[in-house]
Amino acid sequence: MIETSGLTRHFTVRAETVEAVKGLDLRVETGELVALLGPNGAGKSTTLRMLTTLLAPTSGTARVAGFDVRAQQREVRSRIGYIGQGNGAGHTQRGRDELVSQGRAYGMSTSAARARAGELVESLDLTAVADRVVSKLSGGQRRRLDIAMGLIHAPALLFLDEPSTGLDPQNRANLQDHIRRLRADHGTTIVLTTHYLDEADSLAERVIVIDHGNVIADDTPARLKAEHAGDRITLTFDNATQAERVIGHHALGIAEGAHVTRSGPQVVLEVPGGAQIAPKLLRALDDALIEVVSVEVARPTLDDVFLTLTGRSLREDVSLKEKKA
Ligand SMILES: Nc1ncnc2c1ncn2[C@@H]1O[C@H](COP(=O)(O)OP(=O)(O)OP(=O)(O)O)[C@@H](O)[C@H]1O
Repeated sequence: MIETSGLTRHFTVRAETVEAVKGLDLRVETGELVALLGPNGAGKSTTLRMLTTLLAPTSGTARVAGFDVRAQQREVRSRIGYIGQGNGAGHTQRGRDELVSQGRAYGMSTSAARARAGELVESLDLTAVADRVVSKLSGGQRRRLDIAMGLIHAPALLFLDEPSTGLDPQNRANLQDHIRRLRADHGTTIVLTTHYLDEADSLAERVIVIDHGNVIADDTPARLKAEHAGDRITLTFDNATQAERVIGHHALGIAEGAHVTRSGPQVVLEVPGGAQIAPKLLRALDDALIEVVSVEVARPTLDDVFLTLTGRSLREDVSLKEKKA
């Protein structure tokens, strides 16, 4: 459905070159639900804008739905839906009329556009609000209307740029359900960008991690976590001296191959199979008469994966962005 080779986009800002996307080689198969995950400025939107023909690549090639994004823009556009970061829907028309106008813009007859709008209004839970003026809709309703606009011509491939940014948790969960259903009911191929780690984890079956314009990992969330981040066992002791003593103790040998660090009175072991190792570890420490105040086992998150790969936390980058916004 998507195939890129060496896809690259530079921008020139005050005589300086910004390499927004650097030589992207990507394949997305029909029916996949893929998330592009990365911090602010990683190149996610630029990638989407090239794949949707809104921005010309500086070099490299991309074929989308079988057509070249540079030479066959019209063919690509008629086969895809794109929902950008801004609000696509206008403000003065009623939601249903917006949908019909959009369908007409894609060359549909008025009756076909009306029928399709009716289906989408129902499947995206907009029945109660479709006849209100768009400017009166809530953020979540408007986002769902945006999605309906992107789907009016029944595209086989849908691009969503940060679909849930700015929504409250309940609306976000609701939207995610709609996205899942789209895939399940219509087999729509979906490519979305997000900087919400939990969203990428729970929604996408494949996560492509992008940083500084490069793909740094590409796999299922489960495999990314298994490969790049272990479980984390945090042992808390009475004081830092005690914790320091434990670091060199042979009792930790139970957690073979663990990456061990200390922070104050805590010792953190990063190791696969943490839930199974933790009870054995506690027994070994008990046998050595070392008292543990508390223990916690945490499964890795995609943030741990990002941290392992880049040395930075995606969460920090995102909270910075949210603070600025
Ligand atoms: N029109 C433009 N002119 C100049 N620089 C740009 C332009 N668009 C994007 N960039 C730069 O390209 C880089 C990648 O930006 P892009 O918007 O693709 O990142 P992103 O991963 O989508 O980030 P965000 O999560 O903030 O949307 C950034 O350094 C950005 O400043």
